[in-house]
Amino acid sequence: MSEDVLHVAGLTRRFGAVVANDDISLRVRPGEVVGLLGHNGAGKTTLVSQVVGLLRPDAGRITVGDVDAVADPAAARRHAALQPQAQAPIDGLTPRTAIEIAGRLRGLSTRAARAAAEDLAAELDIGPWLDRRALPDGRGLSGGIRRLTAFAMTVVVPTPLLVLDEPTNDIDASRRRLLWEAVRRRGDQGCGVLLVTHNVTEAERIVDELVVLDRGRVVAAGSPGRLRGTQDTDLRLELLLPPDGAAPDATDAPVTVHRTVHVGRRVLLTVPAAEAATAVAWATTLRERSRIEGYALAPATLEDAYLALTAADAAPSGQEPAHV
Ligand SMILES: Nc1ncnc2c1ncn2[C@@H]1O[C@H](COP(=O)(O)OP(=O)(O)OP(=O)(O)O)[C@@H](O)[C@H]1O
Repeated sequence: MSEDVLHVAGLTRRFGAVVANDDISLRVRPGEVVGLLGHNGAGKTTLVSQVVGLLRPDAGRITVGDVDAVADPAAARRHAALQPQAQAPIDGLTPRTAIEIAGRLRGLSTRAARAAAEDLAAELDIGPWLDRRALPDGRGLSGGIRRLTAFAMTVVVPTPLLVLDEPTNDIDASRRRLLWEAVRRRGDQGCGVLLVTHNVTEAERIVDELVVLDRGRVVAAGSPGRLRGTQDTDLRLELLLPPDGAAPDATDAPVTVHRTVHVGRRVLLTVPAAEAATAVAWATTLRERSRIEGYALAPATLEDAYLALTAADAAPSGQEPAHV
């Protein structure tokens, strides 16, 4: 009996010359939320499509519970639920009907499906939209409510493995918080969760483990604390360069710089909190000399480490601290 709810080993998938997944290995244990991070095109959806049997690997093994998911994808799917990245096709239905149908298809009685829809609507705060019909062309229900409905349809019956591909897309900040809590709760109830997301900052609070993909390969894996690779007392000094301005040389900085990441016009320096005053004085001088347009000092986050790992094609992401 495997203790993993999902075990992926040496997974490789090509599309012509593109190696979308290159020898990927990862595991998800019961009760664990594993975040899968990576830039656009890193190979995340290719990976989850193979886990749920929508795509066949060129090489490697996928085990869901005790089932060989490559040899028997239908059996593996009975242990797993997937919320795909694409919006669920619910035009013509209300969220209540869509969730109840999903429950009935997964074996719930009419009464149990009805109760589950009510419970999930309360958990995700979508009660006011529960009986509003989704219309074609995105009318009737917003993208966020559609996305939350799709999540509810996915979790309406607990499964050992839950695979969520960008579940927070389109969702406003307050309901996003409810969704993150709902994902964490599924883990705490014993479900193994594989969570694809771009939202490093928010995901950090609820995941147990992270796997970072870059160009099809695993470039880092471990707990958020381990991947952050910094002390809790470290700070991020963010410098905003003028257009076409050159980055100040961090080796000339009067502070200890643990890590430097360039993201567009932003330079992110990880510095010890004990040197905060020196860091601010240096940044103020740089601004007075017009070497930078502004700066911000904030606690170091996982996003800094993530950007460092995937810096070559990094783009600004997450919440931007206010510049002073
Ligand atoms: N059906 C396909 N045919 C050809 N190439 C594909 C196909 N699906 C994916 N790819 C390519 O494989 C690579 C990985 O794509 P994938 O969709 O898995 O990335 P992703 O990390 O999920 O990206 P995103 O965050 O944008 O959803 C990309 O280069 C993509 O263009």
